[in-house]
Amino acid sequence: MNRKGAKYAKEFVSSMSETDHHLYLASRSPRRGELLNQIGVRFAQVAADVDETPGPGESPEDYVRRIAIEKAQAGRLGIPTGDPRPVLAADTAVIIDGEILGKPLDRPDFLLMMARLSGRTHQVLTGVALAQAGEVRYALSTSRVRFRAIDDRERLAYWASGEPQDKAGGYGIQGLGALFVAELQGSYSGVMGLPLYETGRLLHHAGIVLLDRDRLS
Ligand SMILES: Cc1cn([C@H]2C[C@H](O)[C@@H](COP(=O)(O)OP(=O)(O)OP(=O)(O)O)O2)c(=O)[nH]c1=O
Repeated sequence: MNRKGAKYAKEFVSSMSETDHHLYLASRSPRRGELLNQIGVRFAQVAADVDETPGPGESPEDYVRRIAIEKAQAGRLGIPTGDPRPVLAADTAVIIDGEILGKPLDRPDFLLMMARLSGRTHQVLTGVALAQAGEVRYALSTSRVRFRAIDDRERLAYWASGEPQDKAGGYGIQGLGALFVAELQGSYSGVMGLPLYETGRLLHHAGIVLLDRDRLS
């Protein structure tokens, strides 16, 4: 993270009210926050801006691992000194023909992405990292998504909806993009940006209890 990013992260967290949160979420993604809410995790959001350019010859698995860990480590720079709570971060990439598709740069880039995904099966990888006291735990979620054929009019209309712009692969399974998903093998939450099973396991290993037997009567 650059210095501007670190300064932003500090301001971002200090502007939040002091609550009894379990962890820090190093993400600007509203989806990741919604998914954490779903499993009852209390969190404070911190920014984690990292350069998301894939390295030359870097495999998709290595790429999501590296970026998720870099985001978690960058997020640690933004939390109050001495705060022992862990920092969670994730990175999602769509993979087709072994190639990493990030967020579309512009409309032509998006139209090419959709043409590649149309009528075919692609992979969605989401890496999750939890950084705490100099130690980083990591988990990977891999899903396969089969799209039906998508014609030119639909691609243009989908772009105009505003949904694809900030999403890896240019679609959102949780939105209009669901209309394209003929089949999913894997993790719905993983495709959406934060695999909840893997996240729950990481939190469990870090001692964060989400389902407390003593509270059930
Ligand atoms: C494939 C797919 C991706 N996405 C989103 C999840 C991620 O937010 C985004 C992938 O970009 P990421 O770089 O993983 O995340 P981000 O930049 O949005 O957020 P941050 O780094 O601050 O955590 O694409 C969906 O919302 N639905 C989908 O179906």
